[in-house]
Amino acid sequence: MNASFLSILRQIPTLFRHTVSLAWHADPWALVVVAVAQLGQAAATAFGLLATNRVLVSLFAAGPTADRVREALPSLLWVAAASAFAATLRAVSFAATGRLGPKVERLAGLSMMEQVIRVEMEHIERSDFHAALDSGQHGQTAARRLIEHTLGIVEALMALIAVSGVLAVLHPVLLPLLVAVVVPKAWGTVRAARRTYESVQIWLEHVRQQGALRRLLISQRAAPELRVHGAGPFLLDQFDQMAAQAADEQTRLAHLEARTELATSALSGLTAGATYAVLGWLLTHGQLPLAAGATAALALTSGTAGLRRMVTHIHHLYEQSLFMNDLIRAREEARRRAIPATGAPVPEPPEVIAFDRVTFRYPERAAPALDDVSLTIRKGQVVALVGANGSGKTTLSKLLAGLYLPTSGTVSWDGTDLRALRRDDVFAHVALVLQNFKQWPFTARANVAISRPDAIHDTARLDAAAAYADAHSVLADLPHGWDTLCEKGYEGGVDLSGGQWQRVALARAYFRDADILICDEPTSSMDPAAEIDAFHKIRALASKDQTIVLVTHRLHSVKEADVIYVLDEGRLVEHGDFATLMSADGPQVFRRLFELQSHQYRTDTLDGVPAQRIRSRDAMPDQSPAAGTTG
Ligand SMILES: Nc1ncnc2c1ncn2[C@@H]1O[C@H](COP(=O)(O)OP(=O)(O)OP(=O)(O)O)[C@@H](O)[C@H]1O
Repeated sequence: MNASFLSILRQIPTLFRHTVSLAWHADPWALVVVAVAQLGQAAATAFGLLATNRVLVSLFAAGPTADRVREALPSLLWVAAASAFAATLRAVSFAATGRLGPKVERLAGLSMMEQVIRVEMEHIERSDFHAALDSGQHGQTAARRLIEHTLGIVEALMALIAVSGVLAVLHPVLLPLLVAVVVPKAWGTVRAARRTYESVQIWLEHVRQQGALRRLLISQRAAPELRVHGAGPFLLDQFDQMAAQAADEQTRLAHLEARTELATSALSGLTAGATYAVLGWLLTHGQLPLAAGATAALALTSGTAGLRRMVTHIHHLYEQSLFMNDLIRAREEARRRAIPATGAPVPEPPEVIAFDRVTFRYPERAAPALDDVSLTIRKGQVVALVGANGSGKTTLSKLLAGLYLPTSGTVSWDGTDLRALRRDDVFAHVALVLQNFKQWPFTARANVAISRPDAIHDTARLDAAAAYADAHSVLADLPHGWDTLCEKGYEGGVDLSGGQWQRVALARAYFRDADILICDEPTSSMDPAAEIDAFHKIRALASKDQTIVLVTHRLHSVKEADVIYVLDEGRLVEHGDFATLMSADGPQVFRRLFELQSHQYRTDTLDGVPAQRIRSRDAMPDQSPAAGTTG
């Protein structure tokens, strides 16, 4: 943004329009009240000055003092009335502005967040987008301040028009003098505004990092390592260094501001001196009667005060408009990167989902996470995605859910490219249990029902979901059942164990009741009995025509999958059912992984053992007939 004084002046009408339109959307009545109150105040100011002039004319007239005072009394009453009227209107305007400000702030924040929650996953992970969002955050409070300063400018402008009118009537030369007094101040305030904005921009990343450190220092999840590994003092030291750097910057700004303030005050003092010298010259040379001179002096004082107020408001308006501009830019960025709301409807779940030569590359990553992958998933199938860490399983499941679009190739639902489908409809058919699923800092009820918030009060459905995920035992331990807050650090909040959280996540997915269930390592924190039970239940959903996509490292749990896809470094290297992948003349990757895992954990001894018997069998000697072949 061009920050020269002239360019600022040129931008004021646009800023003004923008602000008024924002205020109009937020609360039209409050805006009308403010406008009327300010017009009234201006009229009262002009009227008050003219009445003051009449008081002075009466007082400076010839005749006995008592007569002159009596003569001035009616005008004096008008001065008092005008002043009381202006004060009342000022209070009305203040109250209406106070009502308008928070509404504008809310509207500005909402308009940005509405866009942000629709941004494509790929973009929500980008650093440039986050930088834009962080800049935009200042814009939310800026919106409120813009209103206050715009109204401040209007108020000062009205008062100035009134004063200028009076000065023009008294003597035309007084007008430019009024302006001359304020020019240095205007220059100084604009310089300060520009400096503050530039500083905020340069220090934005610093402030973001400092905020992240602050959150870490008080985070529950970081607390154990902060203490046991002694990371606390280390982070605190980093935090303190950053705080010290920020304080230095504030000091630098304060020094510069003090210097500018001194210079502008000196210049303003000189121009004020010159103004009063001219006024004196006009009086001594008979160009202005004494009463008019006194009124002019009052008008000049009130006018320069008004002008100063106006310049200060312009300074803040300009400063806040720069931040507001950031908010508008962030909102536009979010809109540009949003998931399209258009596309072909998807009323029914797909019979076939097909990946055709799909390659996907994360932004800012050179190697593709998925490389030329082609596969098919049919309705009602149980599909397992397996492979080493980083082989692309999670990425594939996110593409399947429509969260990412391929860099090249296509993902199609019943032959239609995902890009051409209305994505909200695609999402409507999917339930997700991601590896790093969200542990919402809400109640247990909200944690389950968040997958279908409109059914949050359907306790029967919640109970069914809890029963499905075996989360009843979790609920039984909670002090307020469904209404227990699952976040420590808040009143009544509790913490759940990793396995308990996974049951909640499974219940969440069940509660959603979608046609395609994607489970990414859904049982990694569960005990063996719970894990086997959970896998049985997940698989059982397929018999209800749900499509199940299971990402897992527990290879013994994929034996009953209809098809297993094996990924390696982003490439699909093998696929088939368990028997095919394990046959001696079949492919090797899955078989080797399975044998390795069986050997390591002796998982083969668990074959066919009901979940409830696992614990008692754990302690018994291994009598499995399969033990010798793979162990
Ligand atoms: N959000 C992301 N941004 C950038 N790179 C990513 C992102 N998520 C994953 N990757 C990279 O993509 C590749 C595939 O990751 P992905 O999470 O899909 O593998 P995975 O098979 O699910 O691994 P794991 O078994 O460890 O969960 C890895 O190299 C990973 O570092």
